[in-house]
Amino acid sequence: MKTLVAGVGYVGTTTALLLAELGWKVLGFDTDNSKISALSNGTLPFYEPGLDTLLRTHLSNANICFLVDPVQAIRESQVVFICVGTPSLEDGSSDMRYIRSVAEMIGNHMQEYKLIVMKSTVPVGTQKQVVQWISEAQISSIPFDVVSNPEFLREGSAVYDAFHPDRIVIGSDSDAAAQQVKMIYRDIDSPYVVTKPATAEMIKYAANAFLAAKISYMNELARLCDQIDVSISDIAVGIGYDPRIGKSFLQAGIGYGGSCFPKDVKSLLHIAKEHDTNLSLLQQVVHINETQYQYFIEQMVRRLGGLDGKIIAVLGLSFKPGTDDLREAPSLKMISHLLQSEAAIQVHDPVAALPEQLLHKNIVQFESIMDTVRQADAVVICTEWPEYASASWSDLIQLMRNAAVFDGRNVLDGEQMKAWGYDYYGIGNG
Ligand SMILES: NC(=O)C1=CN([C@@H]2O[C@H](COP(=O)(O)OP(=O)(O)OC[C@H]3O[C@@H](n4cnc5c(N)ncnc54)[C@H](O)[C@@H]3O)[C@@H](O)[C@H]2O)C=CC1
Ligand SMILES: O=C(O)[C@H]1O[C@H](OP(=O)(O)OP(=O)(O)OC[C@H]2O[C@@H](n3ccc(=O)[nH]c3=O)[C@H](O)[C@@H]2O)[C@H](O)[C@@H](O)[C@@H]1O
Repeated sequence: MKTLVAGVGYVGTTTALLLAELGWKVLGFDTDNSKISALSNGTLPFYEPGLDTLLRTHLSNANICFLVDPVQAIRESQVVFICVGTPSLEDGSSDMRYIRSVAEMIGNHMQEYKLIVMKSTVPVGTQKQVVQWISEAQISSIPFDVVSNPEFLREGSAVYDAFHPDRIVIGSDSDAAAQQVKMIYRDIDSPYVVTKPATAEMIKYAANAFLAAKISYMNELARLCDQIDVSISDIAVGIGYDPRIGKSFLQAGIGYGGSCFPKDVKSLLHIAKEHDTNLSLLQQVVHINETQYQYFIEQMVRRLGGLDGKIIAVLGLSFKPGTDDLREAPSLKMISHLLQSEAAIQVHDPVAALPEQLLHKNIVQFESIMDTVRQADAVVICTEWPEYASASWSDLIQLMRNAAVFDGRNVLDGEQMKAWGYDYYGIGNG
Protein backbone atom coordinates (compact mmCIF):
# COMPACT_ATOMS: atom_id res chain seq x y z
CA MET A 1 0.00 0.00 0.00
CA LYS A 2 1.33 3.43 -0.94
CA THR A 3 0.69 6.39 1.33
CA LEU A 4 0.84 10.04 0.35
CA VAL A 5 1.71 12.79 2.79
CA ALA A 6 0.44 16.17 1.55
CA GLY A 7 2.42 19.01 3.16
CA VAL A 8 5.91 18.04 4.28
CA GLY A 9 6.61 20.57 7.03
CA TYR A 10 7.32 19.56 10.65
CA VAL A 11 4.33 17.26 10.99
CA GLY A 12 4.28 15.97 7.42
CA THR A 13 7.97 15.05 7.27
CA THR A 14 7.77 13.33 10.65
CA THR A 15 4.60 11.48 9.63
CA ALA A 16 6.12 10.46 6.29
CA LEU A 17 9.20 9.01 7.96
CA LEU A 18 7.13 7.30 10.65
CA LEU A 19 5.10 5.62 7.90
CA ALA A 20 8.31 4.58 6.13
CA GLU A 21 9.66 3.12 9.39
CA LEU A 22 6.39 1.22 9.79
CA GLY A 23 7.08 -0.43 6.44
CA TRP A 24 4.84 1.56 4.09
CA LYS A 25 5.95 3.06 0.79
CA VAL A 26 5.62 6.82 1.09
CA LEU A 27 5.25 9.76 -1.28
CA GLY A 28 5.78 13.25 0.11
CA PHE A 29 4.05 16.08 -1.76
CA ASP A 30 4.34 19.81 -1.16
CA THR A 31 3.62 22.98 -3.11
CA ASP A 32 6.93 24.43 -1.94
CA ASN A 33 9.46 23.26 -4.56
CA SER A 34 12.44 24.24 -2.44
CA LYS A 35 11.29 21.91 0.36
CA ILE A 36 10.82 19.04 -2.08
CA SER A 37 14.28 19.44 -3.59
CA ALA A 38 15.94 19.75 -0.15
CA LEU A 39 14.17 16.64 1.14
CA SER A 40 14.91 14.72 -2.08
CA ASN A 41 18.59 15.52 -1.49
CA GLY A 42 18.47 14.24 2.08
CA THR A 43 18.45 17.69 3.69
CA LEU A 44 15.83 18.75 6.23
CA PRO A 45 14.54 22.27 5.56
CA PHE A 46 14.24 22.78 9.34
CA TYR A 47 16.00 21.55 12.47
CA GLU A 48 14.55 18.49 14.20
CA PRO A 49 16.88 16.09 16.03
CA GLY A 50 17.00 12.55 14.61
CA LEU A 51 14.77 13.20 11.61
CA ASP A 52 17.64 13.74 9.16
CA THR A 53 19.04 10.25 9.84
CA LEU A 54 15.66 8.66 9.17
CA LEU A 55 15.31 10.73 6.00
CA ARG A 56 18.61 9.56 4.56
CA THR A 57 17.95 5.92 5.50
CA HIS A 58 14.58 5.80 3.79
CA LEU A 59 15.72 7.75 0.72
CA SER A 60 18.57 5.31 0.17
CA ASN A 61 16.24 2.32 0.65
CA ALA A 62 13.77 3.90 -1.80
CA ASN A 63 10.97 3.70 0.79
CA ILE A 64 10.19 7.37 0.37
CA CYS A 65 10.28 9.86 -2.46
CA PHE A 66 9.21 13.49 -2.75
CA LEU A 67 7.36 15.05 -5.65
CA VAL A 68 5.56 18.19 -6.80
CA ASP A 69 3.24 16.64 -9.37
CA PRO A 70 -0.28 16.51 -7.85
CA VAL A 71 -1.62 14.11 -10.49
CA GLN A 72 1.09 11.53 -9.83
CA ALA A 73 0.80 12.09 -6.07
CA ILE A 74 -2.92 11.28 -5.99
CA ARG A 75 -3.01 8.57 -8.67
CA GLU A 76 -0.17 6.55 -7.14
CA SER A 77 -1.43 6.52 -3.53
CA GLN A 78 -4.23 4.72 -1.72
CA VAL A 79 -4.11 6.66 1.55
CA VAL A 80 -3.58 10.44 1.83
CA PHE A 81 -2.37 12.05 5.07
CA ILE A 82 -3.18 15.78 5.11
CA CYS A 83 -0.48 17.68 7.03
CA VAL A 84 -0.70 21.19 5.60
CA GLY A 85 -0.65 24.31 7.78
CA THR A 86 -3.72 25.93 9.34
CA PRO A 87 -2.33 29.31 10.43
CA SER A 88 -4.28 31.99 12.27
CA LEU A 89 -6.13 34.73 10.42
CA GLU A 90 -6.45 38.24 11.91
CA ASP A 91 -9.70 37.38 13.72
CA GLY A 92 -8.17 34.27 15.35
CA SER A 93 -9.92 31.80 13.04
CA SER A 94 -7.89 29.19 11.13
CA ASP A 95 -6.94 29.83 7.54
CA MET A 96 -8.45 26.85 5.73
CA ARG A 97 -7.20 27.63 2.23
CA TYR A 98 -4.43 24.98 2.29
CA ILE A 99 -6.78 22.26 3.52
CA ARG A 100 -9.30 23.21 0.84
CA SER A 101 -6.65 23.18 -1.84
CA VAL A 102 -5.53 19.64 -0.90
CA ALA A 103 -9.16 18.47 -0.72
CA GLU A 104 -9.80 19.83 -4.22
CA MET A 105 -6.61 18.26 -5.52
CA ILE A 106 -7.73 14.87 -4.19
CA GLY A 107 -11.23 15.26 -5.66
CA ASN A 108 -9.86 16.40 -9.02
CA HIS A 109 -7.36 13.62 -9.57
CA MET A 110 -8.72 10.54 -7.76
CA GLN A 111 -9.71 7.59 -9.94
CA GLU A 112 -10.37 4.98 -7.25
CA TYR A 113 -11.32 4.76 -3.52
CA LYS A 114 -9.12 6.82 -1.19
CA LEU A 115 -8.76 6.90 2.58
CA ILE A 116 -7.99 10.47 3.66
CA VAL A 117 -6.45 10.99 7.08
CA MET A 118 -6.51 14.50 8.50
CA LYS A 119 -3.53 15.21 10.75
CA SER A 120 -3.59 19.00 10.57
CA THR A 121 -5.23 20.76 13.52
CA VAL A 122 -8.58 21.96 12.21
CA PRO A 123 -11.75 23.61 13.52
CA VAL A 124 -14.58 21.35 14.62
CA GLY A 125 -16.66 20.42 11.58
CA THR A 126 -13.74 20.40 9.13
CA GLN A 127 -13.99 16.68 8.39
CA LYS A 128 -17.54 17.26 7.07
CA GLN A 129 -16.35 20.29 5.12
CA VAL A 130 -13.50 18.31 3.54
CA VAL A 131 -15.94 15.58 2.47
CA GLN A 132 -17.96 18.29 0.73
CA TRP A 133 -14.94 19.93 -0.92
CA ILE A 134 -13.71 16.58 -2.28
CA SER A 135 -17.17 15.61 -3.55
CA GLU A 136 -17.63 18.95 -5.30
CA ALA A 137 -14.22 18.65 -7.00
CA GLN A 138 -14.85 15.11 -8.27
CA ILE A 139 -15.46 14.68 -11.97
CA SER A 140 -17.43 11.50 -11.37
CA SER A 141 -18.57 10.06 -8.05
CA ILE A 142 -15.89 7.81 -6.53
CA PRO A 143 -16.15 6.63 -2.90
CA PHE A 144 -13.76 7.86 -0.20
CA ASP A 145 -13.55 8.27 3.58
CA VAL A 146 -12.18 11.20 5.56
CA VAL A 147 -10.91 10.36 9.04
CA SER A 148 -9.74 12.83 11.69
CA ASN A 149 -6.46 11.73 13.28
CA PRO A 150 -5.00 14.74 15.15
CA GLU A 151 -1.30 14.91 15.83
CA PHE A 152 0.14 15.47 19.32
CA LEU A 153 3.89 15.54 18.67
CA ARG A 154 6.10 18.29 20.07
CA GLU A 155 8.83 20.00 18.07
CA GLY A 156 12.28 19.12 19.36
CA SER A 157 11.13 15.58 20.24
CA ALA A 158 9.00 14.91 17.17
CA VAL A 159 10.61 11.55 16.34
CA TYR A 160 10.22 10.15 19.85
CA ASP A 161 6.66 11.47 20.14
CA ALA A 162 5.62 10.05 16.78
CA PHE A 163 6.87 6.58 17.73
CA HIS A 164 5.62 6.71 21.33
CA PRO A 165 2.30 8.56 21.28
CA ASP A 166 0.35 8.84 24.56
CA ARG A 167 -2.74 7.98 22.53
CA ILE A 168 -3.90 7.74 18.93
CA VAL A 169 -7.20 9.53 18.35
CA ILE A 170 -9.29 8.44 15.38
CA GLY A 171 -12.50 10.24 14.50
CA SER A 172 -14.46 8.43 11.83
CA ASP A 173 -18.00 7.95 10.59
CA SER A 174 -16.97 4.58 9.16
CA ASP A 175 -15.80 1.62 11.27
CA ALA A 176 -13.94 0.16 8.31
CA ALA A 177 -11.99 3.39 7.75
CA ALA A 178 -11.10 3.60 11.48
CA GLN A 179 -9.87 -0.03 11.35
CA GLN A 180 -7.79 0.78 8.29
CA VAL A 181 -6.06 3.66 10.12
CA LYS A 182 -5.42 1.35 13.10
CA MET A 183 -3.93 -1.20 10.72
CA ILE A 184 -1.51 1.43 9.34
CA TYR A 185 -0.28 2.13 12.89
CA ARG A 186 -0.42 -1.52 14.00
CA ASP A 187 3.23 -1.67 15.10
CA ILE A 188 2.87 1.30 17.42
CA ASP A 189 2.09 0.47 21.02
CA SER A 190 -0.52 3.03 22.07
CA PRO A 191 -4.02 3.32 23.47
CA TYR A 192 -6.64 4.24 20.88
CA VAL A 193 -9.54 6.65 21.22
CA VAL A 194 -11.98 5.90 18.42
CA THR A 195 -14.76 8.43 18.23
CA LYS A 196 -16.76 10.78 16.00
CA PRO A 197 -14.82 13.17 13.73
CA ALA A 198 -16.01 16.33 15.51
CA THR A 199 -14.99 14.87 18.88
CA ALA A 200 -11.52 14.03 17.58
CA GLU A 201 -11.16 17.58 16.24
CA MET A 202 -12.24 19.02 19.59
CA ILE A 203 -9.92 16.70 21.58
CA LYS A 204 -6.95 18.29 19.84
CA TYR A 205 -8.02 21.85 20.74
CA ALA A 206 -8.98 20.85 24.28
CA ALA A 207 -5.54 19.29 24.84
CA ASN A 208 -3.54 22.27 23.59
CA ALA A 209 -5.77 24.79 25.37
CA PHE A 210 -5.48 22.84 28.64
CA LEU A 211 -1.68 22.81 28.42
CA ALA A 212 -1.63 26.53 27.58
CA ALA A 213 -3.89 27.17 30.58
CA LYS A 214 -1.49 25.30 32.88
CA ILE A 215 1.35 27.55 31.71
CA SER A 216 -0.62 30.79 32.06
CA TYR A 217 -1.77 29.73 35.53
CA MET A 218 1.84 29.30 36.63
CA ASN A 219 2.89 32.52 34.91
CA GLU A 220 0.24 34.51 36.73
CA LEU A 221 1.16 32.92 40.06
CA ALA A 222 4.80 33.79 39.28
CA ARG A 223 3.88 37.47 39.36
CA LEU A 224 2.46 37.04 42.87
CA CYS A 225 5.45 34.93 43.97
CA ASP A 226 7.73 37.85 43.08
CA GLN A 227 5.83 40.02 45.57
CA ILE A 228 5.72 37.56 48.47
CA ASP A 229 9.27 36.23 48.28
CA VAL A 230 8.23 32.71 47.35
CA SER A 231 9.75 30.70 44.50
CA ILE A 232 7.38 29.59 41.72
CA SER A 233 9.84 26.79 40.90
CA ASP A 234 9.40 25.40 44.44
CA ILE A 235 5.64 25.70 44.07
CA ALA A 236 5.82 23.67 40.83
CA VAL A 237 7.72 20.90 42.63
CA GLY A 238 5.36 20.98 45.60
CA ILE A 239 2.16 20.73 43.59
CA GLY A 240 3.57 18.48 40.84
CA TYR A 241 3.75 15.44 43.12
CA ASP A 242 -0.04 15.35 43.14
CA PRO A 243 -0.85 13.05 40.21
CA ARG A 244 -4.07 14.98 39.65
CA ILE A 245 -1.90 17.98 38.79
CA GLY A 246 1.19 16.28 37.32
CA LYS A 247 4.76 17.53 37.17
CA SER A 248 4.87 18.73 33.57
CA PHE A 249 3.91 22.07 32.05
CA LEU A 250 4.30 23.92 35.33
CA GLN A 251 7.37 25.87 34.28
CA ALA A 252 6.83 29.61 34.60
CA GLY A 253 8.58 31.76 32.03
CA ILE A 254 8.13 34.53 29.51
CA GLY A 255 5.12 32.83 27.95
CA TYR A 256 4.26 30.03 25.57
CA GLY A 257 5.06 30.42 21.88
CA GLY A 258 5.29 28.19 18.83
CA SER A 259 3.09 27.51 15.88
CA CYS A 260 0.35 25.83 17.86
CA PHE A 261 -0.59 26.97 21.38
CA PRO A 262 -1.14 30.63 20.43
CA LYS A 263 -2.94 29.71 17.20
CA ASP A 264 -5.03 26.87 18.60
CA VAL A 265 -6.26 28.69 21.70
CA LYS A 266 -7.33 31.63 19.52
CA SER A 267 -9.01 29.30 17.05
CA LEU A 268 -10.94 27.61 19.87
CA LEU A 269 -12.04 31.02 21.15
CA HIS A 270 -13.20 31.87 17.65
CA ILE A 271 -15.19 28.64 17.42
CA ALA A 272 -16.80 29.45 20.79
CA LYS A 273 -17.68 32.95 19.60
CA GLU A 274 -19.32 31.54 16.48
CA HIS A 275 -21.47 29.44 18.83
CA ASP A 276 -22.26 32.35 21.19
CA THR A 277 -20.31 30.74 24.01
CA ASN A 278 -18.03 32.74 26.26
CA LEU A 279 -14.80 30.88 27.13
CA SER A 280 -13.67 33.48 29.65
CA LEU A 281 -10.99 31.26 31.21
CA LEU A 282 -9.26 30.82 27.85
CA GLN A 283 -9.54 34.54 27.11
CA GLN A 284 -7.58 35.13 30.27
CA VAL A 285 -5.04 32.43 29.31
CA VAL A 286 -4.31 34.41 26.14
CA HIS A 287 -4.19 37.73 27.99
CA ILE A 288 -1.72 36.44 30.59
CA ASN A 289 0.45 34.99 27.85
CA GLU A 290 0.45 38.17 25.81
CA THR A 291 1.43 40.31 28.81
CA GLN A 292 3.98 37.96 30.38
CA TYR A 293 6.98 39.20 28.41
CA GLN A 294 5.97 42.78 29.24
CA TYR A 295 5.90 41.89 32.92
CA PHE A 296 9.42 40.49 32.54
CA ILE A 297 10.62 43.64 30.78
CA GLU A 298 9.15 45.76 33.60
CA GLN A 299 11.34 43.84 36.04
CA MET A 300 14.36 44.55 33.85
CA VAL A 301 13.60 48.26 33.55
CA ARG A 302 13.11 48.55 37.31
CA ARG A 303 16.39 46.79 38.13
CA LEU A 304 18.51 48.35 35.37
CA GLY A 305 17.04 51.85 35.74
CA GLY A 306 15.94 51.92 32.07
CA LEU A 307 17.08 50.27 28.85
CA ASP A 308 18.08 53.24 26.74
CA GLY A 309 21.70 52.83 25.56
CA LYS A 310 22.17 49.56 27.44
CA ILE A 311 23.76 46.53 25.77
CA ILE A 312 21.50 43.54 26.31
CA ALA A 313 22.67 39.99 25.54
CA VAL A 314 19.72 37.80 24.54
CA LEU A 315 20.30 34.06 24.86
CA GLY A 316 17.86 32.00 22.82
CA LEU A 317 15.65 32.86 19.86
CA SER A 318 13.61 29.72 19.14
CA PHE A 319 10.25 29.36 20.92
CA LYS A 320 11.67 26.38 22.84
CA PRO A 321 14.89 24.32 22.85
CA GLY A 322 15.45 21.59 20.28
CA THR A 323 14.02 23.53 17.34
CA ASP A 324 14.86 26.45 15.05
CA ASP A 325 11.18 27.39 14.84
CA LEU A 326 10.63 31.09 15.49
CA ARG A 327 6.87 31.14 15.04
CA GLU A 328 5.37 33.21 17.90
CA ALA A 329 8.66 32.99 19.81
CA PRO A 330 8.50 35.22 22.93
CA SER A 331 12.15 36.20 22.25
CA LEU A 332 11.06 38.11 19.12
CA LYS A 333 8.52 40.21 21.03
CA MET A 334 11.13 40.83 23.69
CA ILE A 335 13.75 41.92 21.12
CA SER A 336 11.32 44.24 19.29
CA HIS A 337 10.53 45.92 22.59
CA LEU A 338 14.20 46.27 23.52
CA LEU A 339 14.97 47.80 20.12
CA GLN A 340 12.15 50.33 20.58
CA SER A 341 13.69 51.22 23.94
CA GLU A 342 16.95 52.09 22.16
CA ALA A 343 18.89 49.20 23.67
CA ALA A 344 21.69 47.56 21.65
CA ILE A 345 21.24 43.80 21.37
CA GLN A 346 23.70 40.95 21.08
CA VAL A 347 21.97 37.67 20.45
CA HIS A 348 22.80 33.97 20.46
CA ASP A 349 20.95 30.79 19.51
CA PRO A 350 22.52 27.37 18.87
CA VAL A 351 20.42 26.75 15.75
CA ALA A 352 18.01 29.59 14.94
CA ALA A 353 19.05 32.68 12.98
CA LEU A 354 17.65 36.19 13.41
CA PRO A 355 14.65 36.61 11.12
CA GLU A 356 14.76 39.29 8.44
CA GLN A 357 12.22 41.54 10.16
CA LEU A 358 14.63 41.96 13.09
CA LEU A 359 17.71 42.83 11.08
CA HIS A 360 18.53 46.27 12.47
CA LYS A 361 21.66 48.32 13.05
CA ASN A 362 21.34 47.79 16.81
CA ILE A 363 21.31 44.00 16.76
CA VAL A 364 24.01 41.47 16.03
CA GLN A 365 24.04 37.66 16.31
CA PHE A 366 27.14 35.89 17.64
CA GLU A 367 28.17 32.26 17.40
CA SER A 368 29.51 31.90 20.93
CA ILE A 369 27.96 32.67 24.29
CA MET A 370 31.19 34.40 25.31
CA ASP A 371 31.03 36.90 22.46
CA THR A 372 27.34 37.48 23.09
CA VAL A 373 27.71 38.48 26.75
CA ARG A 374 30.90 40.54 26.23
CA GLN A 375 30.42 44.14 27.43
CA ALA A 376 26.74 43.49 28.16
CA ASP A 377 24.83 45.42 30.81
CA ALA A 378 22.46 42.49 31.22
CA VAL A 379 21.86 38.97 29.95
CA VAL A 380 18.32 37.82 29.18
CA ILE A 381 17.59 34.12 28.80
CA CYS A 382 14.64 33.59 26.46
CA THR A 383 15.02 29.88 25.62
CA GLU A 384 16.17 27.11 27.96
CA TRP A 385 18.79 25.57 25.65
CA PRO A 386 20.94 23.21 27.79
CA GLU A 387 24.09 25.11 26.76
CA TYR A 388 22.87 28.12 28.77
CA ALA A 389 22.43 26.09 31.96
CA SER A 390 25.87 24.54 31.53
CA ALA A 391 27.74 27.70 30.44
CA SER A 392 30.63 28.67 32.64
CA TRP A 393 28.93 31.55 34.40
CA SER A 394 31.72 31.86 36.96
CA ASP A 395 34.00 32.99 34.08
CA LEU A 396 31.45 34.85 31.95
CA ILE A 397 31.01 37.46 34.68
CA GLN A 398 34.48 38.83 33.86
CA LEU A 399 33.35 39.71 30.33
CA MET A 400 30.24 41.67 31.26
CA ARG A 401 30.08 45.40 31.88
CA ASN A 402 27.36 44.89 34.48
CA ALA A 403 26.65 41.44 35.89
CA ALA A 404 22.86 41.36 35.70
CA VAL A 405 21.11 38.18 34.54
CA PHE A 406 17.38 38.00 33.82
CA ASP A 407 16.42 34.38 33.55
CA GLY A 408 13.16 34.18 31.62
CA ARG A 409 13.06 30.38 31.85
CA ASN A 410 14.42 29.77 35.35
CA VAL A 411 17.20 27.53 34.07
CA LEU A 412 20.04 28.77 36.27
CA ASP A 413 20.67 28.18 39.95
CA GLY A 414 19.85 31.59 41.41
CA GLU A 415 21.71 31.11 44.69
CA GLN A 416 24.86 30.00 42.88
CA MET A 417 24.62 32.92 40.45
CA LYS A 418 24.34 35.37 43.36
CA ALA A 419 27.31 33.70 45.06
CA TRP A 420 29.36 34.35 41.89
CA GLY A 421 28.45 38.02 42.12
CA TYR A 422 25.56 38.31 39.70
CA ASP A 423 22.50 40.43 40.23
CA TYR A 424 20.22 37.52 39.30
CA TYR A 425 16.49 37.61 38.65
CA GLY A 426 14.56 34.43 37.78
CA ILE A 427 10.93 34.98 36.83
CA GLY A 428 8.67 34.32 39.83
CA ASN A 429 11.73 33.72 41.98
CA GLY A 430 12.23 37.42 42.64
N1 LIG B 1 4.43 21.80 14.33
C1 LIG B 1 3.93 21.00 15.26
O1 LIG B 1 4.62 20.67 16.24
C2 LIG B 1 2.55 20.46 15.18
C3 LIG B 1 1.65 20.93 14.22
N2 LIG B 1 0.37 20.42 14.17
C4 LIG B 1 -0.54 20.87 13.13
O2 LIG B 1 -0.13 20.26 11.89
C5 LIG B 1 -0.36 21.15 10.80
C6 LIG B 1 0.94 21.38 10.06
O3 LIG B 1 1.84 22.03 10.93
P1 LIG B 1 3.41 22.18 10.57
O4 LIG B 1 3.92 20.89 10.06
O5 LIG B 1 4.03 22.81 11.73
O6 LIG B 1 3.32 23.23 9.37
P2 LIG B 1 4.47 23.64 8.33
O7 LIG B 1 4.19 25.05 7.96
O8 LIG B 1 5.79 23.27 8.84
O9 LIG B 1 4.17 22.69 7.08
C7 LIG B 1 3.03 22.82 6.27
C8 LIG B 1 3.44 22.46 4.84
O10 LIG B 1 2.28 22.39 4.01
C9 LIG B 1 2.67 22.84 2.71
N3 LIG B 1 1.48 23.14 1.91
C10 LIG B 1 0.68 24.24 1.92
N4 LIG B 1 -0.31 24.08 1.02
C11 LIG B 1 -0.15 22.88 0.44
C12 LIG B 1 -0.86 22.14 -0.54
N5 LIG B 1 -1.97 22.63 -1.08
N6 LIG B 1 -0.41 20.93 -0.87
C13 LIG B 1 0.70 20.41 -0.31
N7 LIG B 1 1.44 21.06 0.61
C14 LIG B 1 1.01 22.27 0.98
C15 LIG B 1 3.57 24.03 3.00
O11 LIG B 1 4.38 24.37 1.89
C16 LIG B 1 4.38 23.48 4.18
O12 LIG B 1 5.56 22.83 3.76
C17 LIG B 1 -0.99 22.41 11.41
O13 LIG B 1 -2.38 22.31 11.36
C18 LIG B 1 -0.52 22.36 12.86
O14 LIG B 1 -1.40 23.04 13.73
C19 LIG B 1 -0.06 19.45 15.03
C20 LIG B 1 0.79 18.95 15.98
C21 LIG B 1 2.15 19.40 16.11
O1 LIG C 1 -0.22 21.10 18.43
C1 LIG C 1 0.97 21.24 18.44
O2 LIG C 1 1.62 21.79 17.56
C2 LIG C 1 1.81 20.77 19.57
O3 LIG C 1 1.90 21.86 20.52
C3 LIG C 1 2.71 21.60 21.65
O4 LIG C 1 4.05 21.28 21.25
P1 LIG C 1 5.14 22.40 20.90
O5 LIG C 1 4.45 23.66 20.51
O6 LIG C 1 6.09 21.77 19.96
O7 LIG C 1 5.96 22.68 22.23
P2 LIG C 1 5.71 22.57 23.80
O8 LIG C 1 6.79 21.76 24.38
O9 LIG C 1 4.33 22.18 24.13
O10 LIG C 1 5.94 24.08 24.24
C4 LIG C 1 5.08 25.12 23.79
C5 LIG C 1 5.46 26.41 24.47
O11 LIG C 1 5.13 26.37 25.86
C6 LIG C 1 6.24 26.78 26.63
N1 LIG C 1 6.21 26.07 27.93
C7 LIG C 1 6.08 24.72 27.98
C8 LIG C 1 6.03 24.06 29.18
C9 LIG C 1 6.09 24.79 30.38
O12 LIG C 1 6.04 24.25 31.52
N2 LIG C 1 6.22 26.13 30.31
C10 LIG C 1 6.28 26.80 29.11
O13 LIG C 1 6.38 28.05 29.10
C11 LIG C 1 7.47 26.42 25.79
O14 LIG C 1 8.57 27.23 26.17
C12 LIG C 1 6.95 26.74 24.41
O15 LIG C 1 7.12 28.12 24.13
C13 LIG C 1 2.14 20.38 22.38
O16 LIG C 1 2.97 20.07 23.50
C14 LIG C 1 2.03 19.18 21.45
O17 LIG C 1 1.42 18.09 22.14
C15 LIG C 1 1.18 19.57 20.25
O18 LIG C 1 1.12 18.50 19.32
